[in-house]
Amino acid sequence: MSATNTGPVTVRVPAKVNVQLAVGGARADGFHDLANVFLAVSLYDEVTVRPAAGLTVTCEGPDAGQVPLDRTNLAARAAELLAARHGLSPDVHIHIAKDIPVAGGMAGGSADGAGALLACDALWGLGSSRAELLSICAELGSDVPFSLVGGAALGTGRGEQLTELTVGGTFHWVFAVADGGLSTPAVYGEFDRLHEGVPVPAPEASGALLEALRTGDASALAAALSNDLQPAALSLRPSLRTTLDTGLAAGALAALVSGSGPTTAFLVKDEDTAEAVAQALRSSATCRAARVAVSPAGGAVVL
Ligand SMILES: C[C@@](CO)(OP(=O)(O)O)[C@H](O)COP(=O)(O)OP(=O)(O)OC[C@H]1O[C@@H](n2ccc(N)nc2=O)[C@H](O)[C@@H]1O
Ligand SMILES: Nc1ncnc2c1ncn2[C@@H]1O[C@H](COP(=O)(O)OP(=O)(O)O)[C@@H](O)[C@H]1O
Repeated sequence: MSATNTGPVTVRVPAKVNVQLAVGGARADGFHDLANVFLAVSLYDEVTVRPAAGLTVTCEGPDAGQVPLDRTNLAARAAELLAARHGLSPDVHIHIAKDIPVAGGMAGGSADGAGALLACDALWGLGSSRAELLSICAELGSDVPFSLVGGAALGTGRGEQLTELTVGGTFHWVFAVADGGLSTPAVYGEFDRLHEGVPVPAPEASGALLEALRTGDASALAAALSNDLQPAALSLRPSLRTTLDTGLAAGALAALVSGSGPTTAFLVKDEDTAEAVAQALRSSATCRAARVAVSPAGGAVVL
């Protein structure tokens, strides 16, 4: 173990989009088995930790008002879990510079959990192995392991068991940020309601999608994108259909809801088209903001 750092330590962590989200039936534990193909995108939160007299959290950014600053914040929970595993007291101040939309289906909370974990590990000089960090991530939430790893990965189980994937090129995206969030459990609940009495097949990754990622072929990826939670998100937020149609009409190759939504994701062929689609979305008044990003982005990293 190396010596405790006097800090501050800052970690940058990416958002994600799910290029395939295949959802199985509800399990006895309330979760759903998934074939969840994650792609990290270049929208980032930065998590800074420094020694303090207790555990406190602050947050800055356009959505900061929607972020809990108590022990329910995933960054605070990460610090507590790591400290508990090492018999330490989580005496740390955590500051989140938030650029990832909140409750938007882009795993912003998961990003902060993974970021705080890596930052506290460095601050406290613990030198945890990747496997130890990933096991704490899985305890924090189904999406948290991917926030640590970044790049592209297939998540099975409830999404926490990762197999890293190769990506052969850069993909260009536009993200339309909706007004207000959608609750992830509510969207899974709506999925269950929509599938009542219907057999749900076991989720499987699409070979065509994995091949499109491997070759970096945006048109092939556009044809293979899928999200089984999209009908549920649209059922809870019907106005998202207009946002999807607006981006498609402006030249996107494909459009889908990002994870549980309500952020919508538009795959475009290049940077210029990304700017044009973002501009069309902004002037359409069908979303609160439109952000341009590329993938794959790297995972959590100490700056
Ligand atoms: C839908 C996805 C797609 O990547 O993310 P978002 O789009 O919300 O970011 C994930 O499955 C969300 O992962 P995450 O937000 O980490 O969920 P967790 O904290 O583990 O679980 C929150 C709740 O979501 C539901 N849940 C989550 C994962 C899963 N495989 N099955 C589920 O049914 C359960 O109701 C659970 O109580
Ligand atoms: N650090 C955090 N940043 C954002 N939200 C958080 C955080 N910690 C806990 N939350 C809670 O998690 C909920 C889901 O937020 P988020 O992870 O941004 O969305 P999603 O699960 O749709 O990707 C928020 O509504 C908030 O109550």
